[in-house]
Amino acid sequence: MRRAIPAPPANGNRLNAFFGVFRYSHRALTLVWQTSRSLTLGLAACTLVAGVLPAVAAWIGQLIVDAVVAAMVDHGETGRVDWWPVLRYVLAEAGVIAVIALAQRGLSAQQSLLRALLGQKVNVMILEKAGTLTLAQFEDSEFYDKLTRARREASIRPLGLVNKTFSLAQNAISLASFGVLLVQFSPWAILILVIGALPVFVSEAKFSGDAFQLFRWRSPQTRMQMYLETVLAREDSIKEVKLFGLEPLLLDRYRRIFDTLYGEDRRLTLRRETWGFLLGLLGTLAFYGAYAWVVVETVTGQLTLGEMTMYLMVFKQGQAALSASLTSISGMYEDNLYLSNLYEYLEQPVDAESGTRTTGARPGDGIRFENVSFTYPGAEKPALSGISLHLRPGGSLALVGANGSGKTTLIKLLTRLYAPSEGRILLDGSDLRDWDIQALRRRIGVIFQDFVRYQLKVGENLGAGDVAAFADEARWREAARRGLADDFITDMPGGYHTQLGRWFKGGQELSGGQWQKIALSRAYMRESADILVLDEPTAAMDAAAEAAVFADFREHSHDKMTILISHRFSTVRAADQILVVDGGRILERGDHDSLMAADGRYARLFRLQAEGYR
Ligand SMILES: Nc1ncnc2c1ncn2[C@@H]1O[C@H](COP(=O)(O)OP(=O)(O)OP(=O)(O)O)[C@@H](O)[C@H]1O
Repeated sequence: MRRAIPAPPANGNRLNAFFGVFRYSHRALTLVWQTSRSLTLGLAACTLVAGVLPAVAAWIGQLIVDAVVAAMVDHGETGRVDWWPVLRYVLAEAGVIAVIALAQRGLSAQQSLLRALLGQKVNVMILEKAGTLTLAQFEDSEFYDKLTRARREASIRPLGLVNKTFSLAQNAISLASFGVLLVQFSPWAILILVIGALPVFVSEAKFSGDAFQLFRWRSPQTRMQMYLETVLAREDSIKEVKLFGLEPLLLDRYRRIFDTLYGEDRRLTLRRETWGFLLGLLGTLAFYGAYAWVVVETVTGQLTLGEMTMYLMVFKQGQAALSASLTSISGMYEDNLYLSNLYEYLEQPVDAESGTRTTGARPGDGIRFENVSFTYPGAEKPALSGISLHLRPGGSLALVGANGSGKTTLIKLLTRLYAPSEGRILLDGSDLRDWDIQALRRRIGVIFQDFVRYQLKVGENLGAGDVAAFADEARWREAARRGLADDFITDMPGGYHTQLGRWFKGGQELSGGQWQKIALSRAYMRESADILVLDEPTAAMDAAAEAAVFADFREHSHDKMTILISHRFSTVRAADQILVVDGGRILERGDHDSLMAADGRYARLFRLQAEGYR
């Protein structure tokens, strides 16, 4: 789909907008400085040397030609040649050129080292920021676009910006030193060169802005491309893609997105290069105008041959330096636009997430939901409405209800992945908002339906449940025994050190039920937790394993609060409190016996399942 590029801001605003984007330059420089002071200083030194020496070389060039002419005249008159006055200049120029080469090598070596360091630093900044964001932010597609853009481009842009700043400085130094030489010829010559180069610069800046706009709009399409790449080339989706024969369809969609993007790129590139060529001709014209002028002055005897050589070299190099400076500036403009995106992402406000409480106002009160409602960002209907409940230490709560009735959402609110839209949730008498988020999460052990299958060692998959014991083998074994994972883990070739998943060499894949046992064991790792939440913990397990899991669960959870979500009524019936959730509201509540006696939805569903097993 083709979108028009919006009109640039009107007149004065356009200039402001242009210079406004340079506001990130100093931040990029600070970033580079913080990354490595010695490399930044080294870059600056080499830049200075590489900037000044070309003018020195041009000046020596003049001395050589004039010395040669003088020596020729001398030779004609006396028949003798004194070599040293000529050759010393040749020697000096060779020396200067060698130093320029050294400075340029130094520049490129230091740039490549800085690129590596800076790329790492910016990526870490992006990932660290990701750690402070809320789940709601990740689910917001606009925000996700920002993250994608930041990750794709921004890690190379800060160095690009700094390199261009240094190259600009280098060229500016060269230009200033050429200027010193040129001004003796005529200040007008400088003006002619500058005016010749300006149009190219303006057009470059305009097209850089357009390119950035394109890049920004494309984020959703680029994201879809990345997603399709993942679906088409990852082991966890390829099975289904193959069986349903989805490859041609998805690949075709992938191609079509590329074609649209390519069409836009092509148009922009063609316009950019055509204008660049036409306006560049002006610069060439200016150069040859100045060239002719110098030639005329030399023929009429105003300039020596040496001076002519020098001025021509200065014109040529000056023009190259000028157009390189202008390219740097428009490149800097482009890098700044990209960096603005990085900083937009890094400065994304983080919810004042954490309170400070590490204990509640009424220890031992347990969990209370007081008239809690919640609507997902951007959703029209609330996922939960008017939920009130109380769960004391040692108590067990089960949630039952149809798909999409809001059970998992309730857990997300309890674990503070989201905050209620209305009402409040209390733990030990204090609002969850007032709790220190780490202290709160230490108290909760949870497995979600869509738990993560880490492509790490088996043991680490368990250790993930308690970072303090991430590598504690004794604790792994204990948790695995409770989660019924110990048997199959010890049978694996590397035991607890076996690599899981297929991403890495020698990785073992597990069955659905085995993975679920790993996830359950992971929840058991969290020894400090007194709130245990299991969302469909045994859906993939065989009947014997399920029975064993719940026997253990009941035995170990006397002093804990447990919340269980299950569609299997046989596992739910033992809970002290059962909530039947329907459309985000509590439809029925009570223990198994009272709900059966009430003969409502629960009783009906229970009988339905019992019949199914008969
Ligand atoms: N991240 C989300 N953003 C927007 N809406 C969501 C999100 N997650 C869930 N929902 C919606 O909220 C409602 C409740 O979903 P929830 O996951 O809590 O249901 P559930 O009772 O756990 O269902 P299931 O038994 O299928 O696991 C559903 O209508 C769902 O579409």
